[in-house]
Amino acid sequence: MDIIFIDSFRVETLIGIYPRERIVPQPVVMDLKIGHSTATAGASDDIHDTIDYAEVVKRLRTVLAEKHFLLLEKLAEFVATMLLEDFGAQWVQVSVAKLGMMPGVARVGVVIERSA
Ligand SMILES: Nc1nc2c(c(=O)[nH]1)N=C([C@H](O)[C@@H](O)CO)CN2
Repeated sequence: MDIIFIDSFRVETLIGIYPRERIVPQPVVMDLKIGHSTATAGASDDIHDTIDYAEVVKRLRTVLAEKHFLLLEKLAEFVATMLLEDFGAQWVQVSVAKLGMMPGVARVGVVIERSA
């Protein structure tokens, strides 16, 4: 399957189970793999024939500025569903990570894969 990817996408959102995390936005880093045939766009050279990764980033920045999820699992599920249902992806892999949450640990997070 062809893949459109967005790596190391850093976005601020309210995420977490602890009281401070419920009121102070924090950065999460996403790696997104979006399964979608690129054959049509590869032939036409037309942005309308593919999933515009700039639109994906723009939408996520806007939507996540207004959301509050408790768990990274729920955030990852939300992003996967958006890519499948709103952007027409066939398959997605969504990785979401928090940075520096614990001493000696660079990142914690989840990776999920979902199909249409
Ligand atoms: N599997 C998960 N474990 C934890 C999560 C999470 O989203 N998924 N979240 C937390 C806290 O919110 C975290 O920010 C503290 O480091 C703890 N465990």
